[in-house]
Parts: sequence; structure tokens; C-alpha cells
Amino acid sequence: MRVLISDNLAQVGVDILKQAGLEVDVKTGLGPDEIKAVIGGYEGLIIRSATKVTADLLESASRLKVVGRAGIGLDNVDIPAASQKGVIVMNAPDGNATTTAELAISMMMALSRNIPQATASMKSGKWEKKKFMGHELSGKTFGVVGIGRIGSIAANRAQGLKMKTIAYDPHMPREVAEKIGVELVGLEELAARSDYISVHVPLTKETKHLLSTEFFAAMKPSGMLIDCARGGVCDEAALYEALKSGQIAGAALDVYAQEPTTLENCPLLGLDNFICTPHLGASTSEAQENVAVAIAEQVADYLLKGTVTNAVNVPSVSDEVLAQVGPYITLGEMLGNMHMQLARGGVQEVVLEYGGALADLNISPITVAFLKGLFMPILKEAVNYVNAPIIARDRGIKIVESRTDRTEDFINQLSVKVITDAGENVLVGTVFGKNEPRLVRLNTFRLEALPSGPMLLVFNNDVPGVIGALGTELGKARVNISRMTVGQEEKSKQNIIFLGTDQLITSELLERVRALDNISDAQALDL
Ligand SMILES: NC(=O)C1=CN([C@@H]2O[C@H](COP(=O)(O)OP(=O)(O)OC[C@H]3O[C@@H](n4cnc5c(N)ncnc54)[C@H](O)[C@@H]3O)[C@@H](O)[C@H]2O)C=CC1
Ligand SMILES: O=C(O)C(=O)COP(=O)(O)O
Repeated sequence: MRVLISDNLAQVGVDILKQAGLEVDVKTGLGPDEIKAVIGGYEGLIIRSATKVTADLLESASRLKVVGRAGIGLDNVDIPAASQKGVIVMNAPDGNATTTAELAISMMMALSRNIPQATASMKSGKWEKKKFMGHELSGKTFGVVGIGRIGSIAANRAQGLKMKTIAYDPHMPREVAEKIGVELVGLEELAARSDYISVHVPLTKETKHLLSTEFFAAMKPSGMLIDCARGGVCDEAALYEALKSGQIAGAALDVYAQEPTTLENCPLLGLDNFICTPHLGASTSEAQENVAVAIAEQVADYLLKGTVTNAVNVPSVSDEVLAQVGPYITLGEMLGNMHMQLARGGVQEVVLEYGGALADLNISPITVAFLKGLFMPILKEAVNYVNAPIIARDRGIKIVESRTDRTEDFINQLSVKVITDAGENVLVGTVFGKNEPRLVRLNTFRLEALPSGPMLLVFNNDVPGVIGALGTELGKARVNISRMTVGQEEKSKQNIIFLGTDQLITSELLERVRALDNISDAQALDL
């Protein structure tokens, strides 16, 4: 069997694949058409962030069984297209966290002491001692946005520098943060109190442009920003204005909305109080060896023994179990994903009730799939079918599973309650026929919906004219409605309207919908 390595991989990974008996070709720097021309000859593909695994490339990958990402981010892989073609996508989420946290700390030091600017000045023949006055870190406040794996390592290193550490992470329980000596605060408070702010969240619907004009306006004029997470979390145009006007003192980026990045596509590169690296977060020999070893072993194990590890699109269960529970795994993951998008506040407890025919099955892979779905909107590719229960445990989330013969109206039924510090929601799902997952209850509303793609969920009074007004508003925004389900609650005369749309609902449109008569709330979802 043959494996193509299309991005730079540490030699130790190449050796592991060869020793396992695989034929390996290392061809880095190929353009999309060049990879497309050769991909048909390979069972395995190993990449980092440069190779784009698009639906178009996958069309030509007739023998491909697995894509292995030596690192975490899978923004460059079309995962639904890979799943549709039966190609397993796996990553190595643990190997480069320390190294990336160390880059964030290096950036903070370089910013506070003007190291890049002073180097450039001296190399141009100057001795500008007065110009480069810096700031001491000791006693200052280090604010972390996203206190997950990398954020908590960065906070730990900052504590070693005698800094006070605070964080914004609405999905992390307070006790977990307190255990590592980090105070959880709101986003605005973090902006206002921090001297240095370091970003460690994935790019999601929620985090896109999280660092915006308002955020920079709330920062101290002496405040400095560091982003070694993902391009797009920081609004680069807003950051440019904040740096140029002196609203904030400095910024360091390792990741950009458009990569590779040049002065043409990123004017920040022209500013003196801005420093940068070309996506070097994971680029140390130690981290590259870690991820190369992990991904080479995972890809070889899958191609030669069929063992799946750290896959983001396939559960780690035997074919026999998968044949029985496969459709419920899809249902569980769908309910989990929807729960997180509906939840307000940090998740504290998950109560799963397996009813009817489901009560007799091996339910643990379904619970794992539910948890993976639950974390996906906030952790993206950092969660998989293996680590989802571990993440739940580390976040102190209580999981309660039960079985019952009793169901509402269905032969099989999965009911899940998610309790957060701000309330709770119940979703009930079932599988029709052999493989047709449906949402059949949302809290007290009965309905029959297939949550998939961009959606709009509307809560309204059951009176004439609401659907017409809603349709007109969406029509004005040129949003096409592809599916519609109405769920009723007879006693209270309340409805929910579940619309499938052909594009994501923007926040402006959502505000206009919320302002319509007889609509009490509306929420945009994407599954
Ligand atoms: N520059 C580089 O070369 C590298 C960048 N990365 C990136 O670093 C980022 C962090 O990675 P990990 O720490 O491993 O991820 P993680 O999944 O362990 O942690 C992410 C944290 O962000 C939090 N979060 C999610 N949505 C949030 C929101 N709206 N507001 C505040 N917090 C939110 C989550 O609760 C979680 O605690 C990822 O984007 C990853 O792709 C990772 C490795 C190398
Ligand atoms: O692992 C990640 O998510 C990274 O961002 C590292 O990217 P790279 O492997 O250096 O192209």
C-alpha cells in the first residue's frame, strides 16, 4: 500500500511508515492540480496545513482510505466530503500544545521588549537605545481567551513569570480554571484588565471576529494582543485601526485570515507596533517529531490492521458493533451538536435516556458520539471519538445514562437533557426506518425535523401572520427556505418554527427576525 506525504513531515514519521512495510512518497510543495494528478495512486495521504484536501481532490482519490494530519487543525480538509467517500480523517491533537504555548509566551516577551524592531534597527546600522523602552512582565496581568490545552499551558508559564492569570472561556467550569490558578472573567472584563492577551480558541462560528473593534476599544491603551491560534478569530481590519490609532500598544500574530500572508493581503505587516511569524506555532523539532510519530503510527495501524485512532469522522468500534448502532451514533452526534448550539452557559450535566429498542443495544459508543457532537461546536477538530469522554471528565461534566422500555411514541428513542449553569434543554430523537435520524421533541415542543445544514429556529405565539412575516423577511435577505417544520405546544399556544435554509443566517438578519411581532426568540443553527 502507498502513502503520499504532501507537506513537510519529520523524517522519523517517514521511517515508521517504511518500517511498517508501506511504500512512501514524499512530494512537498505540489499545487492542487499536481496532487490531483497523482492522488489516485495512494491509499494514504499525510498532510499539515498547506495541502488543501477539497471535495474536488477527493473525487480523484479513488483508492484513498485515510488522510492523516500531522498536527491539530483540519480547516484545510473537507471532512463531510471525505466522510461521504468513506475516507477516514485523523489528526494528532496532543503533540504540539507545549510548543505552541511557548511561541505565545515568546511573542509576549518580544513585544514587551521590542526585540524584532530593535534587531531590525541594529541590523540597519543604528543604535537606538532610547527608542526601545520596554515593560516588565512581573506583576502584570496575562489574559487568556480559551483556557483549553494550549491556553492552560501558556497560563502556567505566565504564572512562572509572576504574572496574574485571568481567562475568558464560557465553556469551562469555574472550578476547573480555579484548580490551575486562573480566574474566569467575561470577555469585556478580560479586555479591560489584561496587560497581555493571548488567544487560544479554535475558529468557530462563535469565535469568528471575537476580537473586534469593541474588544480593542475595551483594552488598555498599553495592552498588547497575541494570537497563535487561528486566523479569523481576530478581525484584522479592526486590529489595524486599533494599532494605527494607538488605541492599543502592540500585537503579535502567528496566524492570519489568508495564508500565505503578505503586505498585499494583510496591511498589518506595514505597522511598526506589529510583529509576526509565518504560522510557526507548531514548528519546533520536538513538536514535529511528536506529531510525525503519532500520525505515522496511526496511519500505518489503520492501513495495515484496520485499527482506528483519533479519527474525527469515524467511531472507534468494531464493524459488528457499528452495524448495530451506526444510525444511533449519527443521531447521538446530531443531538449533541444541536444541544451545544442551543445551550447558554457552561455545561454541568448530561442525562441520556435510551428508550425502547435502544435499551438493548451497546449504548456506550452512542454516548461517546453524543459527547463528540456536544464539544464539536466549541472544540472543532480537537475532539474525536476517543477523547470526548476524557474531555467531559476533565471539565467536570457529570454523565448519567439510563435505559427504559418505555418510549413516548417511537420504537426507539434517545432523550437527552443538558444542564448548564444558566438552565437546561431536552432534545428527543429517534431513527425512522433503517437510517433516518429525526429530532422529535425540543423541550416541550413536539415536532419531526431533520436538523442538517444551516437552520433558523424561531419561537413564536401561535397566531396568524407569523409565518408570512418571517418568509417575507427572509425573502428580502434573499435567503431561500428549503425545509420547514412547525412544533406546537397546545396549552400555552406557543410554536416553534424550524427552517432549513440554503445559507447561514447572519446576525443582522437574526436581529430583524427577533424584532418581528409575535416572535419571542430566534436562533441560528448550523449542523
Ligand atoms: N499556531 C499554530 O501553529 C497552532 C495553532 N493551534 C490552534 O490553537 C487553538 C487552541 O488549541 P487547543 O488548546 O489544543 O484547543 P482546545 O480545544 O484544548 O482548547 C480550546 C478552548 O477554547 C474554548 N472555547 C471555545 N469557544 C470559545 C469561545 N467562544 N470563547 C472562549 N473560549 C472558547 C474551549 O472551551 C476550549 O477550552 C486551536 O485553534 C488550534 O488549532 C494549535 C496548534 C498549533
Ligand atoms: O496543528 C495545528 O493546528 C497547526 O496549526 C500547526 O500547523 P502546521 O502543521 O505547522 O502547518
